Amino acid sequence: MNQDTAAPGPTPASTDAGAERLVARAVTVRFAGLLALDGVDLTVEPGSVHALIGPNGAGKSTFFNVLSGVCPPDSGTVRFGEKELTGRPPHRIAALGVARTFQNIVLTRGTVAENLMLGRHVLTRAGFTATALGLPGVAREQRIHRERAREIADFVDLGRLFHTPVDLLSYGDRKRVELARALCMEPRLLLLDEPVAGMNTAERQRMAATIAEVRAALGLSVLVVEHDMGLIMRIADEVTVLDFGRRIACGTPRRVQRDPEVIRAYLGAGTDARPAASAPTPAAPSRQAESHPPEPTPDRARPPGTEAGEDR
Ligand SMILES: Nc1ncnc2c1ncn2[C@@H]1O[C@H](COP(=O)(O)OP(=O)(O)OP(=O)(O)O)[C@@H](O)[C@H]1O
Repeated sequence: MNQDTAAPGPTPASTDAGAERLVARAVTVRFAGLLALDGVDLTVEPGSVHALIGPNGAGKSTFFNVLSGVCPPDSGTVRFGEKELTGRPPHRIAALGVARTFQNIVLTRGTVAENLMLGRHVLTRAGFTATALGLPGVAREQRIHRERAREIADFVDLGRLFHTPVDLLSYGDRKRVELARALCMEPRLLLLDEPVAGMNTAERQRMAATIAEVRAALGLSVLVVEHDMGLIMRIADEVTVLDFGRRIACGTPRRVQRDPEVIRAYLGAGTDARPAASAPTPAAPSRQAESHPPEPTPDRARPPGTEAGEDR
């Protein structure tokens, strides 16, 4: 779906939406003696969906924390378009057009509308005093933000729940509120940390469709950390694989799925005890990866595309 054929929904926040490339170079993070990220390079092309995968402890969350300003790197650089993100605090990075969702849902009490308005906060011009005094212009600005929040809620199919307290929502809908709140910041790069974790099959499929629609309608770049390889195979243009803090592969989902080093990483160092037949091979790629398998337990014994398990 391109801009012209996009379904009714939020319009891009700026005319250069999608024109910026995220470029991370040689990003290194140490925690005491542990090298959590070891010179990681990653580029997210404008308007693309890029997945970051890897076994437990590979460094995915740490990398997200670097991008969003939660964890400054020990060395390396992160640029978004012309702008240097390295070392900036989270609110500055958000203001530069980078929004993030979290692995565990982080919502405040209150309604969907109230949570989405928090996302608009980064764009609000009226200061604290003007808002507290209800000065002219503040109400108008609030109304515009509220209309936009409503539009975004409709777009991610939360319109009918706009005035519902988030406490009363299903798990899947709360994850969608998180996504909508991030969209309310009018980002040009969206960082999604395990957007379908804990969801059942129907919720996951719905979320996958929403992410695809968001990208198509808004022209956003998306970087997604996710253990659900079915989702990755369906929505990602490119995949970067980390293992023990190092980038071990990068390419199309299909290529990465067949990469011997990726298969080795998921099988673990001591693979002798494990049957190699459980790994996907170039000649016989896993069909499960294409048929949206249940969310796997992310571990080193399960290569991409060989997930098994049950819905929650
Ligand atoms: N604040 C911290 N202090 C010390 N060590 C940390 C800290 N955060 C992460 N680590 C370590 O850094 C390594 C990378 O962790 P990280 O959470 O980034 O991996 P991950 O790929 O996101 O794993 P998972 O898939 O389990 O979420 C791990 O060995 C982890 O224990």
